[in-house]
Amino acid sequence: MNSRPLLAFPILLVDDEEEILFSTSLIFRTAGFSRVLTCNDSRQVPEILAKEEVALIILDLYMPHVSGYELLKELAGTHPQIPVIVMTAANDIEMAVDCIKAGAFDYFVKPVERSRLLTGAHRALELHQLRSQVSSLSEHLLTDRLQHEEEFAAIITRSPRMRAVFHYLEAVAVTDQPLLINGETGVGKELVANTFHRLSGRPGPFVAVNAAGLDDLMFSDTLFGHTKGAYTGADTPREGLIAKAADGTLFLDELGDLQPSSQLKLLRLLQEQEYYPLGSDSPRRTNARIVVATNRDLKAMIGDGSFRKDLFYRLTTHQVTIPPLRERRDDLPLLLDHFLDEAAAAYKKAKPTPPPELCAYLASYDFPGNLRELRAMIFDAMARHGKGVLSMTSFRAAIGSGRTAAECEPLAFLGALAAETAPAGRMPTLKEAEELLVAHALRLANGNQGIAASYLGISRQALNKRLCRSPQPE
Ligand SMILES: Nc1ncnc2c1ncn2[C@@H]1O[C@H](COP(=O)(O)OP(=O)(O)OP(=O)(O)O)[C@@H](O)[C@H]1O
Repeated sequence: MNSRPLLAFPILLVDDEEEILFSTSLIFRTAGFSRVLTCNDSRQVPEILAKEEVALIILDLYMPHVSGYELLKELAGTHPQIPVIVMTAANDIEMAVDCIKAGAFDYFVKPVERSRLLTGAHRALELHQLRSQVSSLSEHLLTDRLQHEEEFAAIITRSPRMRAVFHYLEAVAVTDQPLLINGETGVGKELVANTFHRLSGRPGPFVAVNAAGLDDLMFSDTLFGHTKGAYTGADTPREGLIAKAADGTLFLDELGDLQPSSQLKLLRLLQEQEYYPLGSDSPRRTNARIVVATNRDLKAMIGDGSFRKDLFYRLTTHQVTIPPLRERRDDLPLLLDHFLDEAAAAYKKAKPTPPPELCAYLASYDFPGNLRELRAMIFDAMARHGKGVLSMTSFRAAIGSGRTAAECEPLAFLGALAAETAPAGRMPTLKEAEELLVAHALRLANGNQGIAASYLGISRQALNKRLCRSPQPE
């Protein structure tokens, strides 16, 4: 059974005999390769390659006009990245050696056994994928230029860490391997998955499914579909989402919530590209690319036995981690502007000017709900907005209630002062405590006095006077 993924780019069969083209094409199609091109005139090959990005060529040797050997030598110069498998009726060792020297990936004598042909093709395709990744990664490393900058337009960022993620996504998008996207809730995993799908150039759709709360039956039914009468209530047959994602991408969110039995089904799908609709004994094949996402620590889940180790390793060939918003606070001004645009359009209001202290105020907060939380805050503020400058009120209300107990708890930082004063047999003075409270508020506000004043419940001028009066402790 084959455990390797299939490729989105087509295979090209070149042979002057129509019958061979038909039977070879059938072998590939029934093995799940949805895109197989055929050509019975070797002179047309350069034209086909100019129009289509081909992943593999199966080439007959003895053809009229341009022989397979001549074409092979030409391709080694013009398209060195495409592996070529020579398939010929002549069992001629010398010719086989010449072909390999000229750049052929393999040499088969007709008739070729189905499994040998498929194994050879899969090996050649892996080589093609590796070559693409290596050339893509080395270009990225050397230039920092993205080939498809426009595909990333929806992901607003200027973070170097996000930029590194973009480079990686571009480099691995051409392969058929699954992708695992790690990241806290609301960091933009689905947005990244969608971008990745577009980068892959797959002609099929992007189909998203959330695994949270799906028991094994619902998971199988949603993904694999069912036959008529598969269970009580299954009155008509239904296609699963994996069938809808043909030639495209299936995005499975909240992977960490999958039940053990569903994990096993996903593993089989990844290994064999096969699945069984509920109630059916015959397997179906899929060529959908699988992208999964999780906000859970899968390694810890393997440790406590709730996640399969073999599935984890199958999924981690390609993986990225999207950093939380608190680790890329420099993105806040861009995101504020972007979400204000979105909210203004959604509420059909003019885009307001944000108050000058808003960005610094947002930067003082950790955003456990990440970009989704920020977006919701901005939408809420816009819903309440009338005219003029956007009000700080709804941000203060949302962030005030979202701060962690440790941030708000005055005793936590007064502890250090108590440790100094208690051994001396006295309690801290009001002035000492006040100075510490002011310093703590300033730290939380990243030094912004307007924000620190709002934490302390005094005006900016009052805080400023206090700061001018007394030097602040470290
Ligand atoms: N860099 C970004 N630029 C613009 N919008 C973003 C960005 N990242 C996320 N968003 C927006 O934030 C919201 C949350 O993003 P998304 O649903 O992709 O997060 P997620 O990580 O998949 O969340 P969950 O873990 O809950 O599934 C969406 O509205 C998305 O469009």
